[in-house]
Amino acid sequence: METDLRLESSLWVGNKRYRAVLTGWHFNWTEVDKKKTISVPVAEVIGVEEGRVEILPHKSVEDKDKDFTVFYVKRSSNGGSSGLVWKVGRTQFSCPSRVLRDQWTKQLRTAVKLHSPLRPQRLLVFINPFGGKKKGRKIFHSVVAPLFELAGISCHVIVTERANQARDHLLKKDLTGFDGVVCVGGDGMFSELLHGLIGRTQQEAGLCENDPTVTLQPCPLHIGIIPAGSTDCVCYATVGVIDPVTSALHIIIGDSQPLDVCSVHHTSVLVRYSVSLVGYGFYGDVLAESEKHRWMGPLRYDYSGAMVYLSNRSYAGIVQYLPADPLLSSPRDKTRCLSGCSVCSRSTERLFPHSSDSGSLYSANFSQFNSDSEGEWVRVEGRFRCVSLTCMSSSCPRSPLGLSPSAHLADGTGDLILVWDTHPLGFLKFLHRHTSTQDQFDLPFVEVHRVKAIRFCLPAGKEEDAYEEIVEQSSGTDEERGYIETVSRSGSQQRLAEGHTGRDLTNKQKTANPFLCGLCCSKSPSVSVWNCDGEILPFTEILCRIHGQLVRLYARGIENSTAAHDCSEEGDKCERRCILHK
Ligand SMILES: CCCCCCCCCCCCC/C=C/[C@@H](O)[C@H](COP(=O)(O)O)NC(=O)CCCCC
Ligand SMILES: Nc1ncnc2c1ncn2[C@@H]1O[C@H](COP(=O)(O)OP(=O)(O)O)[C@@H](O)[C@H]1O
Ligand SMILES: [Ca+2]
Repeated sequence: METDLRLESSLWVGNKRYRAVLTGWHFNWTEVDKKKTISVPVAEVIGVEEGRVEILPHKSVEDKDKDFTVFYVKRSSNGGSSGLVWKVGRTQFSCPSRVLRDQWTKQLRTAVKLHSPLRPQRLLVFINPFGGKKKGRKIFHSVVAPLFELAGISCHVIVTERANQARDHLLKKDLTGFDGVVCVGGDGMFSELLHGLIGRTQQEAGLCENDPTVTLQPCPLHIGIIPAGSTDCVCYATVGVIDPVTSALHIIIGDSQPLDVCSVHHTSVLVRYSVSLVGYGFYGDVLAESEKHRWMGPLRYDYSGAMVYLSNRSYAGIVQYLPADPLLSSPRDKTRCLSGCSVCSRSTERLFPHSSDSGSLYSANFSQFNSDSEGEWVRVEGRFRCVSLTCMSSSCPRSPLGLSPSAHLADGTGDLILVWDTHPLGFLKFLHRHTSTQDQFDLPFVEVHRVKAIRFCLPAGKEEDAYEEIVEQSSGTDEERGYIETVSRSGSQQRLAEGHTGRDLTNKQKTANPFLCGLCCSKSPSVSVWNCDGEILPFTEILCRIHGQLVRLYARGIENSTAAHDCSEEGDKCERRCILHK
């Protein structure tokens, strides 16, 4: 197969003659009499077009019948982010004859198909026009759509008109013919796609999402994220940069990154899924406070972070956790989950032992949460500044190494971070370390555990306090108080079965609820709220379970400058063993 695709000839680029070689895996061209070779992995070719083609500022084709243009991924400096920015490289070649030109374009296109089988042809795209700085529509139409067109990808685009429209569409509408789903927005939009796709997949498989012991079916459609939100944590932690072009190129070439997902349950009913943060205390309070300042855009989190820090709160709670196998990895082993991560690769074999390749992952059915083999739960009780669970590092521009720098994207575990009550300066030190490379776990009041599941509940007596706080301090209408009463006392299961989760609370209801009202209460509240990937949960007592590699993104993990570099100049002689030459 490799030899079938081989093609070698002289080609001209401008007025210079090159020796061009297609080996199947790589397309190289070397200036004759010079050693300078440019080498592009075929899997990173974006498109091959007849003629002399430009795409910026608009697509234009000068149809010289002996010419062709190759567009490919070009890495550039990362501007301070943890990953590499991808740009579009373009080279226009001239052939001695039209026959040779047609041979080159045909062979290159065949090689591309063969070496990147997951490239999408048809995508369903949801744009949140109100996410982040409200630039989603512009980003998609001016930056992403021209690249998709170049790559021959057709899109059905839906600009959302309400929250949860994308989720509902994925749950109910016909998805035949789509290879993947893309969101243009932030973590909240990603979360809609996550819920829609996971829910749809389980419905079709006849599985009950409410049961935390059930092994859920991995989703067959890939998710792409074009970052246009406030935190953009899922994009940052899986790509390493917040850059719409980089993300669009990962989608185009059909990259595939599995991702762990945490299911959050209350009284045996599924409340939500999370990938980045299930956080009680500080992060819950910041979110509740930030809801009142949405008009500030992404800055609302910085403002609210400062306000909540100044309010100096801690909360009583009981945390139970199910430790993961300490022999596999540790949250303090100082490693980072990068593109091609060996811990995640080994986890694929462990999580899906019957699949010989990733193509058959989806037929695997393996229980990681079996009561006989789950191990011993550990219980701790006390006052916490925050309790956080994350399935991945949760790095983001605010915190370039993230909540848990050594967490893995796809190892089937999450990291539980317990920050015990401490003096304000100690907690500030902890928070500040998130913004640098200093170890935030190397503090006497911080613990981190790699886990498969956790439970959280309030100490005896506190549940009643919480309920009293809701009813007494609510400034909402009778109807809103009724809602809170129903959810807090006994109606949770029924409410959830009807599809009511935290997301369905209006802002008015959130502010009416002192659980959620952040700083507006005269008395410091004795309970906080859970922040679940940017959504407030209407329950305090929860059980979380990590589902290994439940979804796949169009991404490949973080390529950092030491693991990968743009070595197109160095051909196969790269001594740094970068990802291009593995
Ligand atoms: C006072 C200095 C504080 C510095 C602390 C920095 C720590 C930052 C860690 C951020 C972890 C982010 C985890 C991701 C959460 C998102 O899902 C969620 C929703 O995002 P979006 O949909 O884009 O609005 N974002 C947050 O909950 C923001 C947390 C910010 C906390 C300061
Ligand atoms: N058209 C819309 N109107 C109002 N809310 C929307 C709309 N589309 C999506 N949403 C909701 O907006 C929330 C925030 O969106 P997101 O794209 O994550 O932006 P940000 O990162 O700024 O929070 C999401 O939870 C999503 O459900
Ligand atoms: Ca993980």
